[in-house]
Amino acid sequence: MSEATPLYKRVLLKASGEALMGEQGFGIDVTVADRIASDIAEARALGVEVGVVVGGGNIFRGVAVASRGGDRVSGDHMGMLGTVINALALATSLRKIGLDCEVLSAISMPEICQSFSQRLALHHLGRGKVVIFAGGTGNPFFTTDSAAALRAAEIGAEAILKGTQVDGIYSADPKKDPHATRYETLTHDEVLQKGLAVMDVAAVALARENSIPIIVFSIHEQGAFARIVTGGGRATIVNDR
Ligand SMILES: Nc1ncnc2c1ncn2[C@@H]1O[C@H](COP(=O)(O)OP(=O)(O)OP(=O)(O)O)[C@@H](O)[C@H]1O
Ligand SMILES: O=c1ccn([C@@H]2O[C@H](COP(=O)(O)O)[C@@H](O)[C@H]2O)c(=O)[nH]1
Repeated sequence: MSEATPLYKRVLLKASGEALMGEQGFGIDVTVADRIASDIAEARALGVEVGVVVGGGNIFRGVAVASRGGDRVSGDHMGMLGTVINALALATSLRKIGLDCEVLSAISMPEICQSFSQRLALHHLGRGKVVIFAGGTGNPFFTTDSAAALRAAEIGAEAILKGTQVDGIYSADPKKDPHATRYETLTHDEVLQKGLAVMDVAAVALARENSIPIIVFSIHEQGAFARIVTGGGRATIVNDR
């Protein structure tokens, strides 16, 4: 575990849903959820307050329905419900290692978890709980990247840490283009102007409007989250300053 001083008091981790499936091809590999939980625990041990948005790519994406002629809105509802499943899995992994956490959902389901409100989120974060934001933004036609930017702005997070399948932002999708080159730093405008599709446009624009840096790193690298909150690690930093 890093002994360094954290750069941030409060951050928003966007955890890849797709990463949660591990080698399985679908669903949740508990060992991956446990590993992400232990990475979050490292950051908490440094005193950093952590909000988390989990994606749903391991379960369902609404565009998959729309691309087969189905109803996009129903598809997006299914996708958002998938993010709730992932949030509950991550909460289970966090509690297993003794971390206090709450799941707050954008879609009310009081028998399962609390409903999101900014006030409740701030209350839990201020008491040292990890807050997992489930259900995306609660609206179709959005993604969990947009939910991450939205919740980051609402909780006053000093940075969005996007833990994804790749170790930064490249000149093109590195999974498709072996010649793609990695950036160390970019501005929000550069990400948008160059059409770098690691995060959707709405999310990057919202982060830009609220002056929130975005740090893209590989969620597969154990301990990377704590390294990044202390200013180290391999990542691309998107910041306008
Ligand atoms: N310019 C780029 N630089 C880096 N990655 C890129 C770029 N363009 C496209 N990508 C792809 O974007 C992916 C991240 O997108 P996305 O947010 O959909 O995935 P995710 O983090 O697995 O999220 P989830 O499963 O939670 O939806 C990367 O894994 C990468 O393959
Ligand atoms: O605000 C939101 C967030 C998500 N969705 C739907 O959920 C899936 C999964 O989210 P990812 O960001 O792709 O991991 C997404 O494809 C949408 O279908 C949503 O509708 N609104």
